[in-house]
Amino acid sequence: MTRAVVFDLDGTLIDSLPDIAAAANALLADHGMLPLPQTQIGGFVGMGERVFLDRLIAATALDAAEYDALMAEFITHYKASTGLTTVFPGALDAVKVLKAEGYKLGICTNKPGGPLAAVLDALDLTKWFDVIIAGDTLPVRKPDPAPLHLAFEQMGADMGVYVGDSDVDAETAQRAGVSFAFYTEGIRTKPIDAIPHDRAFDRFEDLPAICQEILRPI
Ligand SMILES: O=C(O)COP(=O)(O)O
Ligand SMILES: [Mg+2]
Repeated sequence: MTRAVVFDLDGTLIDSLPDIAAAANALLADHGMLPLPQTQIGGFVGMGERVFLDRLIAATALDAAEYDALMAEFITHYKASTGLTTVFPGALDAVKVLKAEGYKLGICTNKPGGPLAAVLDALDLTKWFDVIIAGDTLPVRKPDPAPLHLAFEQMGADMGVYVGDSDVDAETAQRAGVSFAFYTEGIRTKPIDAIPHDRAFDRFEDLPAICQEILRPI
């Protein structure tokens, strides 16, 4: 029996919105524009970098005709923006407890591979995970269930839980047929009750017990 817990990254394991906002605002500054507030930028996160940039362009005077150049500039800023990111309180301890309890551990995020590697390196997190699936690992991304399926498959898991902070994560878990543990302190733009979940939590200390309770066959 192989049990596995897969985590979303932004807003779940790491409090990365300050760096995502800094990267977006650096792009705006390059183009002579004023910064947007962090909470507004939080509303752009969750579906990967293309949807993020589409939403940023729609909210500003950035020129959609320069899309590819804007994306390249944004990714350059994004890779360099790691200094403001922290691991959420108790998250690393929960990871260690789960590992000690024999769970395989994975990450399945919509963050693109470049910025993903940069932030995991900066926080020394890579070593804790058996598998890491980025937003651009496959041609499709969350809420398509394929990346989450791949994470569990690569770990040979037959029992699993997905841990995330958004409606995109909830939909991904549902479509993949795995339990969903919902961290309510992340980059959430909807009320807790509007996001389907098996269990919600706001303290990572509670996660190992929740995983044990809601773990079910994949
Ligand atoms: O990059 C995003 O859009 C969101 O990243 P996440 O899937 O780790 O929350
Ligand atoms: Mg997230």
